[in-house]
Order: sequence, then C-alpha cells, then structure tokens
Amino acid sequence: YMTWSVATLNKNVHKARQLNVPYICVLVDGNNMFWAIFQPYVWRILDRLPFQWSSYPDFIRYSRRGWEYIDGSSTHVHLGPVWALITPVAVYLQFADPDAINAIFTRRSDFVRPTKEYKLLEVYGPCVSTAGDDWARHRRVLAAPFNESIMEFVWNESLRQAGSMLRYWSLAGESGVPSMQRDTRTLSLNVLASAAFRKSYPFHGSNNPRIDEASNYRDSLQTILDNIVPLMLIPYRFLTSPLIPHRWAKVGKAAVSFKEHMAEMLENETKALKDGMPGSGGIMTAFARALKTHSEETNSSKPSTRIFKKGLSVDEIFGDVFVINFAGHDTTAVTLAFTMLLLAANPPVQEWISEEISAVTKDIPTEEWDYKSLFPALNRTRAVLLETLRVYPPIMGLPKWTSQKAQTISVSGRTFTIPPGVSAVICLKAIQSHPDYWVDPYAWKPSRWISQTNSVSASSTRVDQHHERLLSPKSNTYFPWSDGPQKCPGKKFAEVEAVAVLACLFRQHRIFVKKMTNESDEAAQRRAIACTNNVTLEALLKMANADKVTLICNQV
Ligand code: HEM
Repeated sequence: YMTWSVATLNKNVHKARQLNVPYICVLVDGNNMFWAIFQPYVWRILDRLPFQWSSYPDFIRYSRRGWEYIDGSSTHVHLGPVWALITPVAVYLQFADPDAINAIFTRRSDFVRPTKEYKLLEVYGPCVSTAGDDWARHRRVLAAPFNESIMEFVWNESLRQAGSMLRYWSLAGESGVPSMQRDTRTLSLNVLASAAFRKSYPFHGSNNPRIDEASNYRDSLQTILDNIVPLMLIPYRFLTSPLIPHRWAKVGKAAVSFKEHMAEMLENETKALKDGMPGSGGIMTAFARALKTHSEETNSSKPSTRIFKKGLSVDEIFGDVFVINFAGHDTTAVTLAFTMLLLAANPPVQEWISEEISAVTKDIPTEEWDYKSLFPALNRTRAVLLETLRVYPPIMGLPKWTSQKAQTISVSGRTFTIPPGVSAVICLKAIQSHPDYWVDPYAWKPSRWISQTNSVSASSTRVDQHHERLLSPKSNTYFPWSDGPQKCPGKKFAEVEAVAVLACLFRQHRIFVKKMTNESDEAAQRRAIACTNNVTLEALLKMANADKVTLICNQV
C-alpha cells in the first residue's frame, strides 16, 4: 500500500508540476474510508500536545479533516489564488479567485460535479445529486415547489415553531436550556417536514423529545437523519432482518416506514390531482405532478429513448425527497446553532437586531406577522444569517472536476490548461475570509452587511428603515449556497426560516451564556466564541461540543 501510495503520489506531483502551480502533498486521500474513520482519534491525541495545527509539517496539517476551517484563507494568501493539494489518489486544485470561481460555476458541463462522491446519497433511489447528464430533468421538478407560496408557509410555520421553542426556553429559567443544538435541529426538521405536505408538527424540547421512530413522516425522518452515516453505508433493507441488534433494527424500521409515508403522501397527492383538486401545495404536490407527466410518457407510444426525458419515476421521487431533507435539514440547523452562540456572546448585536425587529413589527402580534411586508424589511436580522454563513459556511469546499476533456481557465491573468480527471475545488471558506475582499475577515460582524444611504453609521442603534440597505458583497466572493445552475434551491427557504426564528426570539427576549462559578460575563462570552471555533467536519461544518455552553433565555 505504501509503495502504491508513493508511486501514485509521484505521478500526481508530476501532473501538478506541468500545471506550474504551487502544491502541497499529503500521504492519504481525504476520501480514504479508513483514514476518515481514524483521523479524528489521531487528532484528538495530537491536539493534546503543546503544538499548534500550524506548526505541524504540511503532510500532517492538510490531512486533517476540516483543515479548511482552521486555515481560512491563509494558504491562498501565502501561495496565491490557485494551488494544488496532491494525494496518492488525485490532484485537487484549490481555487479562491473570484473570476475563476465564477467560470467554474457557470461552465457546468466543463467542470462537472463528481457524482461518484455523492453516490452514498442514493438511500432511496437515484437523485439530483448523482444524476450526471440527467441532472436538468431532476432539477426542473425539484426546484418547482420552492416558490413564494411555500415561502409564506415556511415563514408562518417557522414563527409557530420558534414561538413554541421560545416558551420552552423561557420556562427553563436560570437553569438554562438543556440542549440548544438539539432544539434548533428539532425546529428545522419540523419546518422541513411540514413543508412536504403542509402539515404542522408539535415542537418538543430536548428534555422531552417524544420520538416514535416509525409512527409518522416527521419522526421516521428524524431517526433516519440522526443515523445517516450507517444508512448511507448499509442498504436499509439489511437492517430489518431479525438477526440485527435492536438499536439498528429501529433504524431499519424507521427507514422502511419513511418510504411508506412518502408512498402514501405521493398517492394522496396524485389522487387529488386526478380529481381536479390542487393538492396540499407542499413539496410533494410538485413531485406528484412530475410522476403524472412521467407515467404519461412511459405509457405513450413514443420511442423508448424519449421515455425518461420528462417527469420522474417513483424511485427518483423518493430519492429526491430524501435529498431535499438531507440537504435542507442540518445546513439550516447548524447555522442556527452557530448563530445562537454568536449572539449570546455578542449582546450589542442582539440589541441591534432587536431595535430593527421592534421598528418593523411594531405592536403586531406574532401570529399576524405578514411574510410579504416584514421579511424584506428585516435587513439587520438577515445580515446576522449572512455573516454567520460567511464565517461558518456549512459546506466549505465544492468539488468539481474536468471529467473527459482538458479545460482552460484564467486565474488572475494567467491561463491554465487543466488536464482531464483533475479536481477543481471551489474554496468557499477561503474566498469568504480572504483579506483582499473582506475587511477584518475573521471577525463576525453582521453590521458589515448593512449600508447606509445617509450619514447614520452602520453600528448605530437608530433604525431608519428607509436608509438601511443590505449590502451586496464584492462580486463572486460569497457563495455559502453555491452558485450557477446547480446552486442551492433552498436558499430562500433557509433565509425565510432563519429570519422568522430570529425575529420571533429577539423581539422581546435576549439570550445569555450561563456563567460557571466565579466566571465573569466577558469570560463566559469568550467561552461561547471558543466553542464556535472548536469545529468538526462530518458531512458539514459543526461545533464539536455546542452543548458545553448553556444558554439562558430571558424576557426583557
Ligand atoms: C443555510 C442553509 C443552506 C446552505 C448553506 C445550503 C448550501 C447548499 C450548497 C452549497 C449546495 C450545493 C452543493 C453541491 O453543489 O454539491 C446545496 C445544494 C442543495 N440544497 Fe442547499 N443549503 C441550505 C439549505 C437548504 C434547504 C433549506 C433546502 C431544502 C429545503 C436545500 C436543498 C438543497 C438541494 C436539493 C440541493 C441540491 C441541488 C442540485 O443538485 O441541483 N438546501 N445547498
């Protein structure tokens, strides 16, 4: 294995030298399954030694999963807008140049998604992430339900869920919220599950989760997402065998039950459409329409080559429904969790958004908050989300590759010809924290997103809605939701949800870090910030120990 590694590493170094870019070598590829499992233990030991990550040799530093977060933009500042990370398996060109990134996003058929790396997402069937050449057919159907009608539903449902979470947090009193991270996950899952067919689910706080793995669509989905890694590795039908230990059998049962719930919902929606009714208007309605088109095509006498050109099959619908849930759940939940700790550590920012929320919502009761007029006016609140995603993007790098043909690309005036089969990684975290494009790039400062059209400064607490605008960052320097044709279809969904939750929470309440014995306010806030910087990269960037910091929620 070592001989093979050294030989292939050498071959890849040769490839990178021809490209004439700076490079860094590591001895194990990040996608190596064995290393992916063992490296957290190795780093747990190395972290106890009195050395910083930055003081290790390159081949150790860059083999840490999630190195992108600790590194930020420093390797790009040091080596330039493009450099190569070389492993025995591949050459990964790392891009943090606005024009090059824009070119990679827009030239979708030149720089393609490595669908093999996404194969694990096919828990229920072929899906948008693995569709390759057939991606546009999936995307057309999948993007259809993300319209303004569903956004209004998401707004109302998020307010409802946030109201329940707030009551639960307030009741916790001075003993603090048992698990803020679990609660933000529950909230985000409830909103997502309810959007499938516009059915609300009750919010249960973390000390009383009341999950019945298979009883309904929402609970089976939660069990699946909580056990997603084994479900991606082992087909769920193997987990239902009588010989499987009880803990795993429960997961298998939830996976089967989730499929049954999807089938039932799809059937109900299809029947409603057949009867000339509009259906629930949720995400599933769009899929029922796609199934109808698909069955009409498959039943038609058209040549078989045209059969799968439109609509989606039942398995593809199940595959895509699963991907929407997988892609939409933790991304929003982890972002909300980071936001809560950052706000708790920054009381002046809580005051700043609260001023805006009061000015915009006046004395209208929360149940009557109108999506169309209020959401666009909550600029400071949205700035908090945008800034959290700038510093803590859940997805730090987007992999693309050159597939069968060589591609040319221009980076800061130099033209590179990238051979076939080379990976081109869009470094979101690096470009979003690059000092050439962001002032004080590592600081979390939501006010940087607000521009004033009069003389009042952005940090002023005076809200003059007519003079505050959300600032657009320098072009092609901010992509937490990706960009180009394959950008996230759930961007507005996540924005509406997060803004509704923050507005509901901070209108009359504030959150604080629960202090330890003899700890000062400042020390407690520093502890919360340290917690947001102690991250792990599983599928997404997450806090390693979010629940080590307890939050207290008080009405003001
Ligand atoms: C803060 C929240 C979110 C972030 C940061 C985020 C980020 C992203 C990114 C970076 C991608 C591109 C992935 C790639 O090309 O490999 C993506 C794709 C996707 N996202 Fe999101 N997302 C968020 C919320 C959501 C929500 C709420 C939903 C659905 C309700 C959703 C559904 C999807 C889907 C279905 C795709 C695949 C699109 C395709 O392949 O055409 N996302 N997201």
